[in-house]
Amino acid sequence: MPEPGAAPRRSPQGVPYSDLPHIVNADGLHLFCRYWEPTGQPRALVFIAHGAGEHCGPYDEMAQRLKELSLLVFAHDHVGHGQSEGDRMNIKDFQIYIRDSLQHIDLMKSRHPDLPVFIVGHSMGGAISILTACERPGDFVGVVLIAPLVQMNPESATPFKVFMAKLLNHMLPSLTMGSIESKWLSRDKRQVEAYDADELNYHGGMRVSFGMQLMAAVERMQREIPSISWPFLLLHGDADKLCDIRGSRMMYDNSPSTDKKIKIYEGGYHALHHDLPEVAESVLKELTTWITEHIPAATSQEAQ
Ligand SMILES: O=C(c1ccc2nc(C3CCCCC3)oc2c1)N1CC(N2CCN(c3ncccn3)CC2)C1
Repeated sequence: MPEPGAAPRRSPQGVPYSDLPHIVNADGLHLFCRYWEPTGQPRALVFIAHGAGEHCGPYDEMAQRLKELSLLVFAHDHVGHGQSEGDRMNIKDFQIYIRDSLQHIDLMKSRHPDLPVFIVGHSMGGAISILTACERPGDFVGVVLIAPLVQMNPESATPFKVFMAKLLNHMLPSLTMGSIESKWLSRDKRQVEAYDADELNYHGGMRVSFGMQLMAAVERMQREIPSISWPFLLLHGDADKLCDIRGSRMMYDNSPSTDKKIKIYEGGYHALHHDLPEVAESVLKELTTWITEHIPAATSQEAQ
């Protein structure tokens, strides 16, 4: 409870957290939450992990589609993103994203102890999803990954550039690296304009220290992939200029999971779920169908 007479904690946009759905993470930071609750008995829980520089608001259409299938969807803005507290798009340890995700997932599981749990993640949110599922391999009935950050693009992250990034991280960790132009992230101009106009997105350059955390997460995933046995669906565009599709192919080829699917979108850019309308619709159909097919039969009978 806040100290008597203390000023209310407010979001970066100045809204008191007492007026916003939120959780307080282990470091005492307030994380803005969104919930999409079906009218009847939910059949499953779905946690959505957004990517770097964005927030969970743009996943509303996806969440609505899942809610219409009687799934209870929930998400939060990661530390330093959107309406949550924390230094903008910066983190001292990537594990914080995973710890906070598990905190929110555990909270929702405590409220719905009999429901199966899925995770959906995009880009860095895909890396969060993978490492969260690796920490609790028996807890999730499925993981959906949309253009996940799994490995660095060898053309852009050359050994020399990685060496320089590690050197700079010791000397000038707050130095910003170049950021990719949003027009290369989606072929739909309206989506790009909405992304650029969204003031809850972070539009600054990526700090070297943050890039190092992403690289550390990539290295951790390389070690984890040979032990991944949980079910997953991979969706990736082969024209992705940010998160190389070779990472998804490598995960698909090298994980021992016996229930895995990869769908490649020819010409698809990074933000597949915000790409051309026919691609975005296909992504929504693919993931809603895959999730529905992976809900254990016993649960759906309970819901009847
Ligand atoms: O999670 C990410 C993201 C951002 C920048 C990244 N840089 C790397 C490299 C850096 C060097 C080391 C290796 C990793 O990985 C990144 C991931 N993103 C990009 C965000 N998406 C959100 C949705 N987007 C969107 N939405 C609508 C219209 C246009 N774009 C595209 C950008 C999420």
